[in-house]
Amino acid sequence: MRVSFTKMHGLGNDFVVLDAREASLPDMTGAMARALADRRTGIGCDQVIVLEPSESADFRMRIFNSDGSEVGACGNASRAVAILHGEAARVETAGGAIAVEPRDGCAAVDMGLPRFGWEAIPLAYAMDTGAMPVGWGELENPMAVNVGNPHVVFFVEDANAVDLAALGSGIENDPLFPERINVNVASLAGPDHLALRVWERGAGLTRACGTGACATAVAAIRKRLVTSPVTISLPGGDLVIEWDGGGSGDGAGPIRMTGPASEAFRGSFEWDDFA
Ligand SMILES: N[C@H](CCC[C@H](N)C(=O)O)C(=O)O
Repeated sequence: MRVSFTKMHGLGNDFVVLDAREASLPDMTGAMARALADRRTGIGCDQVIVLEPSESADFRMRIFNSDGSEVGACGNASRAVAILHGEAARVETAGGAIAVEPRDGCAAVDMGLPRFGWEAIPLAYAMDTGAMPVGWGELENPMAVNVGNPHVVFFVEDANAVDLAALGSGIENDPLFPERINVNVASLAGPDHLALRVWERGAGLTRACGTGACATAVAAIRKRLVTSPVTISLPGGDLVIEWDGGGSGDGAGPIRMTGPASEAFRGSFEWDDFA
């Protein structure tokens, strides 16, 4: 079976997008997503995205990391899919419903409400997710936020000085995180402006992480380091995150992310070559 795909990216975080909304496709498996994502023997991407019909929204977006794990949210892909879809839409994801709105060359996404409870992250045991008494090497006392997927956020003096390539996997796979975790390292870059680098669960270091930018902005607002709107500068470029939640309870307001996304090229492959 010959299958078409669209290669897209948001600030260099790249995706292979399969559209199964009109013509159904065989079910995507983790092993197949891993094979498609392989940059040596496959098409190559950080995440494989599958669009499907939905009973509860305009369509459903399934997200597979390059290690094959299926997860609940992907901010950069949400913007890419908004541009591919071409008009505002509500999208069902495993991490909750989101709303996307394309604009010329960029998109705005309502990512829903952040959650802060230790069971919502989830953590393996009770802990104050606002100031976690844990550390890994030079990284310590993080915050944790769930924005449809789980994130831990470390605030440091200089995010670019941290050896995240060496530390990321150990934190991602620590037993404290039963569903693993996305690892964010951020530092102040100016008023209401943070520099951010992300080790992604199931994908490693990426050029950008939309949900990481959301989680980091929310944590920094809670910590009163910045006020909304927050500019997040990732290696691949900038995102603007708005959140008026500020409270101590689960985020009073939805998180709104705005930034670019684009189509790189289109192609096709034989399904059986990767299944
Ligand atoms: N690695 C993430 C999924 C992709 C998130 C990132 N690509 C984004 O733009 O939000 C996870 O396992 O939750």
